[in-house]
Amino acid sequence: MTNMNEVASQPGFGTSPHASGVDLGQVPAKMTVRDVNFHYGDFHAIKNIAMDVPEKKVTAIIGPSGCGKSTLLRIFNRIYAIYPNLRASGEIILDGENILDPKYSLNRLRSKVGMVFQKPVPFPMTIFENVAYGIRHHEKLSRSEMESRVEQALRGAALWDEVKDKLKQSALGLSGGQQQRLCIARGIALKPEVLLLDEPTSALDPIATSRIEQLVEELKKDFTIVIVTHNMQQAARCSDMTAFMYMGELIEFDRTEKIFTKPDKKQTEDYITGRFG
Ligand SMILES: Nc1ncnc2c1ncn2[C@@H]1O[C@H](COP(=O)(O)OP(=O)(O)OP(=O)(O)O)[C@@H](O)[C@H]1O
Repeated sequence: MTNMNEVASQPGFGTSPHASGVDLGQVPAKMTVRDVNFHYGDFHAIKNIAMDVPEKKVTAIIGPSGCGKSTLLRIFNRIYAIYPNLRASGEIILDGENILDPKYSLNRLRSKVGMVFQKPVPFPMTIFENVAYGIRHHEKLSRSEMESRVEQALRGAALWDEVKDKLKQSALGLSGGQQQRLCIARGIALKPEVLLLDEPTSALDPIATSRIEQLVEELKKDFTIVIVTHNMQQAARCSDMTAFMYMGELIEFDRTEKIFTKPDKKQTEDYITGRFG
């Protein structure tokens, strides 16, 4: 689990202000979100959001149901682009380029920003093929390269030991927790730089949940992670930064330790102390 004191005491972490007013210090921003707005038809779901997502850290997005957490996460890899008439405005700068620019190809975006959904949905194929399928879409690998890539992804998702003897069996025979780790393996197999997790443990029991939380801690060595969660303890345990949203607005964004011990805004305090939401 994240030791928040450790994060807070890292040299430079929290010593100099960033564009969105939050101290990230020497931790560079992987994604810079500027003036992002999003409408579902006439409904203004995301309002003027600005934040810096720090590289190789875990950023949690929390807030009451309907506040826009999932919508914001989906903007980060333009999932809405599959629906007509839905459009985000503003900028999200990833490695110097605006990913909201229609000229930024979705294929390229998906290879850089992976997403894992709330309910694990393995494809109705073998465990091996579940991981290999997406890789084939993006790269041409030899059989042995593919095998080692699939193994690497399954190891990265802490699933290899449980499935290495049944790679040719259907993924539908795995437990819910194993299926979710398979979906994470599928995501990291494409070697994205940012991994988006949308309530990845909400369908899991406490043991499987704890496994995924440990995994998130491991994954941040290689990936920048943004996780939407309903579970405030989970945000406190696994994240370095926390964004609190309310009615489409970003109310407060700061180090997780600060949000949970000494938030600046009363709305944040009311939410984390359970007074509403
Ligand atoms: N496809 C859609 N069409 C119209 N409105 C939508 C659509 N999807 C979401 N909304 C609205 O946008 C707002 C934000 O929804 P979103 O799912 O992002 O919230 P959330 O914070 O993730 O909620 P939850 O915690 O309940 O999953 C809500 O008011 C919701 O009703």
